Amino acid sequence: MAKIIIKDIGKRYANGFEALKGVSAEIAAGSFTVILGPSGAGKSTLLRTINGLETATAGTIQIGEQVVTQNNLREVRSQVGMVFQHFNLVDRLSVMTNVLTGRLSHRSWLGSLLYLFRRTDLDLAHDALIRVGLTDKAWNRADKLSGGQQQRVGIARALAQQPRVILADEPVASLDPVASEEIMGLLREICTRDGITVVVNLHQVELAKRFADRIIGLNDGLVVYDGPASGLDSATLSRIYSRNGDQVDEQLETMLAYA
Ligand SMILES: Nc1ncnc2c1ncn2[C@@H]1O[C@H](COP(=O)(O)OP(=O)(O)OP(=O)(O)O)[C@@H](O)[C@H]1O
Repeated sequence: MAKIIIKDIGKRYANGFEALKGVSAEIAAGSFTVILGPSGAGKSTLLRTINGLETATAGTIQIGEQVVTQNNLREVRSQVGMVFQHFNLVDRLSVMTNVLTGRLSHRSWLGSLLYLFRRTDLDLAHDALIRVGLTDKAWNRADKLSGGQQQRVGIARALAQQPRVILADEPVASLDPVASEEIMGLLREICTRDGITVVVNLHQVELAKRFADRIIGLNDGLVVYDGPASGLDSATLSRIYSRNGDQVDEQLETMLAYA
């Protein structure tokens, strides 16, 4: 369990584009936060900055008591599990081996290079597969599983890492509604039961409302809403999803009609 302190984060990419323009938020330890915002708002950039996959050009990130720097990236990443939209599994490897890769950040560089795992790693991977309900698929090739099952493997890999934080970047964007619901439920259960701080980027307002303790709305690299899911009324959604200032596009009109 760890709090995350995001302080005045700015990110300018090498081509000069400013994706984040001073984002601040304190995320409580053990909470479930959803980041909403239109395409290009900076959601992925923010998530990737939290665990140092992107280097912020301004501001600081603190996870637990530790400020993230170039010097402690390996240690930070060992505490932060990542879950991705396209799962990022090694297709030709078994489910179990994919989950075991979650242990690599805890092994020496030589151990990582040779995929040397200890008995405790195998036990943790097995426990993680029990949590996501996939023990019967442990020795199947990862690419033979359905999308929902592959995302469960992604979550098991994050769990095997014994993280204090899980960051999920659009974890249900490639899944059907039923699998999406299951994956969100699983992430929520992990947050509640294990006290792991969970931050999820989403495009589905309905899922955000149902599962999140707190919503951070990003638009054009700035926080435009920070509050409970119950505060997501149509005025707030318009603010989060407005394009070019206050213009609301057709896609948003449709979304608001169903939110
Ligand atoms: N490596 C990069 N170089 C330059 N610009 C980038 C780079 N990565 C992202 N961007 C730009 O930064 C902005 C924010 O991108 P980001 O992926 O964080 O948005 P997002 O809110 O996650 O969008 P989506 O919902 O479509 O995934 C976009 O305009 C994007 O084109």
